[in-house]
This record gives sequence, structure tokens and C-alpha cells, in this order.
Amino acid sequence: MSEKIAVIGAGSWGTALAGVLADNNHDVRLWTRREEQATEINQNRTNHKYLPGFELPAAIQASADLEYCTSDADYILLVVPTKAVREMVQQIRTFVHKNTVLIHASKGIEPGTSKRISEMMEEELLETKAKATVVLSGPSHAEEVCERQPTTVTVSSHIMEAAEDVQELFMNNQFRVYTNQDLIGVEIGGALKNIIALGIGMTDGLGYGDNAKAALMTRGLAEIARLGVKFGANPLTFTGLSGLGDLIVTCISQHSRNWRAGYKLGSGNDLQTVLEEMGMVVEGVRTTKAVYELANDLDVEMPITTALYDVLFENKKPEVAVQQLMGRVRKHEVENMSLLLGTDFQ
Ligand SMILES: NC(=O)C1=CN([C@@H]2O[C@H](COP(=O)(O)OP(=O)(O)OC[C@H]3O[C@@H](n4cnc5c(N)ncnc54)[C@H](OP(=O)(O)O)[C@@H]3O)[C@@H](O)[C@H]2O)C=CC1
Ligand SMILES: O=C(CO)COP(=O)(O)O
Repeated sequence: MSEKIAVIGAGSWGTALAGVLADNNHDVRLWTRREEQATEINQNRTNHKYLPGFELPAAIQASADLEYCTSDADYILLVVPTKAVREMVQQIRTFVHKNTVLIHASKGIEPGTSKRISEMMEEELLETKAKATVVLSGPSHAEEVCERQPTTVTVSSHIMEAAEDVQELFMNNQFRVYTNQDLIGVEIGGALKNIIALGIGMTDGLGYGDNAKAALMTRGLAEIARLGVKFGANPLTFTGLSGLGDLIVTCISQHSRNWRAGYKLGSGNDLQTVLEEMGMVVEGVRTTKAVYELANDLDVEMPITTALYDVLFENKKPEVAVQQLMGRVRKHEVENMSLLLGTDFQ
């Protein structure tokens, strides 16, 4: 069945997901805040800034008119950087009604409030009630989705029926969608893997090898799970697509902006210059700040996040941060995880 779907955000991920939905014969309206980008997409079938070299499906209708895109949409998919989520929900909430399913595909935690994306969305909806909020997350770089390479993701919601509807919306032979009941775990895994990818980029920039990469990924996943479980997440979610899966792809892929930014930092560039050069969102930077604050408030041990925070915001040299991580007091590897598994999780 063809559904009407508004995609809010014509960056790389919003455009790629609009392409999946267009391939599935839905009525797709892609909102951009730039009129000239809407014209480019509609006339040339390209998005040269974010997805150079790709031809977009003819069925995507781009527009800078938010009302045209959202007013009678069955689904509204929000795909903007975390820092823009609140202002976008404020703009779309007059077009949300009790049958609208809100989906988001962003990955981040808000500094200052420590909120997940779905929490920010629900706050900004005020008294407006949508049918459900659903998150879509997992190992999925936009470029490979546009190439229609095999990709798997997870959708999660407190309302399982809505998650299943969203699964149906996106599923096709190249894009396989799983459901997961653990909304908290799915959002935390997707946001926090960016911190570890920045760290791995940094060690690559410093010239360290695969041992360092494997160490950071493994111990990084342990600290992501440690924080997630504190919020009631199911530890097994972190072994799934939105946890380990996304951690792997973001740490090893040539497409990862977080890895690339980390690499430039490890090669000696300063943060300001790196972010200006990227021209695309590097979510891990703000998420490192948010999670560092959260870990301190909750007294959760997150040594890799702390090391990254010191490099990004306290001018610590990356090589010094690595030495300090390696010189920490000795630990038992699985002790914490077995404690986690004894915790009451959903
Ligand atoms: N790219 C990917 O492969 C994946 C990305 N994600 C996540 O998706 C989210 C979006 O990232 P992505 O598409 O990659 O980002 P990009 O950097 O590719 O594009 C950012 C988009 O957001 C728009 N934007 C920026 N600030 C605002 C604002 N204040 N109000 C409205 N729109 C704004 C930009 O518009 P303009 O061009 O006008 O500046 C642009 O369309 C992130 O959370 C990311 O982690 C998740 C999975 C995969
Ligand atoms: O989340 C992503 C892949 O699943 C995108 O990661 P980057 O933002 O690092 O490119």
C-alpha cells in the first residue's frame, strides 16, 4: 500500500532514506530548508552537496514548503542533526495529528539535558499527540544505501504495532528491517558508537594498528552497555544491529564522518579546523560532551568517553590520552558485564 511520507532533512541520510521509500512506491515529499536544493533535486535528480555522483529516484518530490510536505502525511520522518531536532519539531507540530507516526533516524544525545532524540521530540510536541514515535537505526551509510547495497537496520518504538508498520514501509530486497522492543537501547547504541568511532579515527591518525582498533571497539561497547543498562536498556540490544553492528560500520567505513574527523584530529589538526573542513555533521563531538556529563552525574565509569572529552574539549594531546587509558589500574574483563546481566532490564 502506498503511504504519504514527509522526510524532513535533505542531507545525506534523509535523501538516501527518501530513495528507499520512493523505491517502495510511496508518495515521498522531501523537505529542505533551501529552495535552490529543492529545485536541484526536482530538476536534476541530484543532491550534489551531500551525495555527489548519485542519481535520485524520479518519484522524490522535494520542497522547501513544510506545510506542503507534512500537512496530510501518514508518516513524518525526521532526519536532521541532533542539534536541529527541537527546532524542527517546533515547526512541524502543527501538522502532527493523532494518526501521524513520527519516525526519526538521527543519532545523538543532547548536551546539557542528556536527552535522547525521542525524548526531545516528545517534549517539543507539547500537548500534540502523535500515534507513535519510532526510531530507525543501525549500520547504514547513506552512500551504500543509494548504491542499493544490502543494508540492515532496526526499528523500535514503545508501540510495537507502529514499529511493524515502519518495518513494512522500508523493507525491500536491499534494505532489510528488524524490529526491537528496546527503544532506549537502540537510541543509546546509535548515539554512543559515534564517540568510539571518533576515538578509533584518532588512533588511526596517530599511526596505531588493528590491535588498538579492536581494543577500543570492544571496551567501547562495554562502556556503552554499562551506561545503557543504567537507563533500563536490554544489554543484548548492544550486541545487535544498532549496537555492535553500527559500531563496526562507523569504526571501519571509509564513509564515516566520525571516523574521518577523528583521523584528522589524530593527525594533529585542531577541532575547529576539522569541523569546518568536514562540511557535514559529526555527531560524536556533541555526544561526547553530553555523555561525559551524564556519566559524571550518574557515576558510571566511561574511561574512553572521558579520554575523548579531554582531547576534544580540554586540549589534551591524543597520544597522552591513549597512554593514560593504557596505564589505568588493572581490571577484570567480564566482571562488569556479569553484573549488568543480573540487572533488571526490559
Ligand atoms: N549519513 C549517514 O549515512 C547517516 C546519518 N545518520 C544520522 O542522520 C542525522 C542527519 O545526518 P546526515 O543526513 O548524515 O547529515 P548531513 O550533514 O549529510 O546533512 C545535514 C542536513 O541537516 C540540515 N540541517 C542542518 N542544520 C539544520 C537546522 N538547524 N534546521 C534544519 N535543517 C538543518 C542540512 O541542511 P543545509 O544543507 O541547508 O545546511 C542538511 O540537509 C544525523 O544524526 C546522523 O548521525 C544516521 C545513519 C546514517
Ligand atoms: O550512523 C552512521 C552509519 O550507520 C553514519 O556514521 P557517520 O556519521 O560517522 O558517517
